[in-house]
Amino acid sequence: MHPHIAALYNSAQKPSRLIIGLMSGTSLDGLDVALCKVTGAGINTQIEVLNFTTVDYNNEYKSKIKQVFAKRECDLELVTLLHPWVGKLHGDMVNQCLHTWQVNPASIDVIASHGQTIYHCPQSQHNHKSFTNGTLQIGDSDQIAVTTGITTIGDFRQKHIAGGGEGAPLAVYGDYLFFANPNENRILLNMGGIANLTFLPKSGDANSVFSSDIGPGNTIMDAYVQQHFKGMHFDDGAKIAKAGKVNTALLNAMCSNTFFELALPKTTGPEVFNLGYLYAAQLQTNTQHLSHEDVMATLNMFSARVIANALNECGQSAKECVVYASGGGIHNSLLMAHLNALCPTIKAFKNTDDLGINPDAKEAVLFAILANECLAGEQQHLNNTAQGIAGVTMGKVSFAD
Ligand SMILES: Nc1ncnc2c1ncn2[C@@H]1O[C@H](COP(=O)(O)OP(=O)(O)OP(=O)(O)O)[C@@H](O)[C@H]1O
Ligand SMILES: CC(=O)N[C@H]1[C@@H]2OC[C@@H](O2)[C@@H](O)[C@@H]1O[C@H](C)C(=O)O
Repeated sequence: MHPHIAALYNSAQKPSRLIIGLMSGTSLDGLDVALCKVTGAGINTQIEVLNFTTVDYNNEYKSKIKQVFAKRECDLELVTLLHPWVGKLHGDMVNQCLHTWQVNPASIDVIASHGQTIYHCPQSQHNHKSFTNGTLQIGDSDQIAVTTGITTIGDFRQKHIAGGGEGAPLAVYGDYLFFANPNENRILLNMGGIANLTFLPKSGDANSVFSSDIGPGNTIMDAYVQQHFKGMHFDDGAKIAKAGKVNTALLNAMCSNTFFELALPKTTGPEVFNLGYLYAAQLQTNTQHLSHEDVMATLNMFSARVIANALNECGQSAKECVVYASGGGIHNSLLMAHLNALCPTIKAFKNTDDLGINPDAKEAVLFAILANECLAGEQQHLNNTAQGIAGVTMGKVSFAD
């Protein structure tokens, strides 16, 4: 037997494993690195986040990725070069974290790497009859494995597509195993660049669980700030939006898009929700001359309204839902205040902190759970392709040499 296979076999049989979850999201702010002690598998999974950090990306990373990110046309040579370059960078970042945390790389069972999404393209978004769903993440796991010396499981989304899904949201698999509770109807809400939710009924009925992207979280707000406020990446504490006034005509124009008419579940990305989306709505409503503050106030309310609509849809179909929020959007106090005001059907808003998981680490932890299932999961717990949830084992294995 190859020693790498023997080591994996050994990891899979251990009562608990050390897994590093890596997530690089649509906001391009940094690489989330979560060192997790994962005990058990399936519905008996227990997680302890031993260390977590976000390693900020420098301007070189952001500008290189932005040249290809969510672009229908770009330099294919650059995409080809970025794939190993991002993988090597992520590997270096893991090494740096392990050094800072004084953790021996040999003690880590596997790294679970999401990579960097550069294009997401569900069938509902493209017009090619002969193609189904597609999504592309770069940051080659072979580079991470060779750079760190640690076996790396990556490229999780392709199997979901092969199994009939849209490649997202994958959060549902971890949410169901870790957050479902027989005493409470729960909605796990993540507000990163894009917002998504998982509905977990207290009945525990796997066929009633569903997950969907909702629309923009922070992505258009971030893009607007980056365009008009030099050196700023996002509207910290919603200071800009709080100084402006919502423009109702612009808000209504942004809310009328075919994406919002599609039934849940569905997926999307910055390919749809970008500055072009805002500018088209401004042109349509003759609001091109609004102040930056008014535009930001309107964008903030736009995200709140689309998220609230989806939450209320769940809240109407199940009694007394409690929302557990995560992702950078929880730090946007105006967005959170809007959500509280717009969601009469929701019993309470909490953060995943209340369930023992740092809300900023939640997505990185998710990939650690998926890698744990790939290694030690004994059966599929969810299989409902009609609800976009493919019953598949996700992840590809890369060895260190
Ligand atoms: N203090 C803050 N005030 C306002 N917004 C904030 C604050 N901190 C973070 N954010 C928002 O959160 C974003 C980052 O969120 P997060 O890291 O969850 O996104 P992501 O994982 O990259 O996206 P996705 O989940 O869509 O892939 C920032 O770009 C910013 O818009
Ligand atoms: C293609 C892609 O990278 N999608 C991300 C993105 O960021 C949020 C939302 O859009 C979600 O669908 C997904 O990530 C999370 C981790 C998921 O799959 O659950």
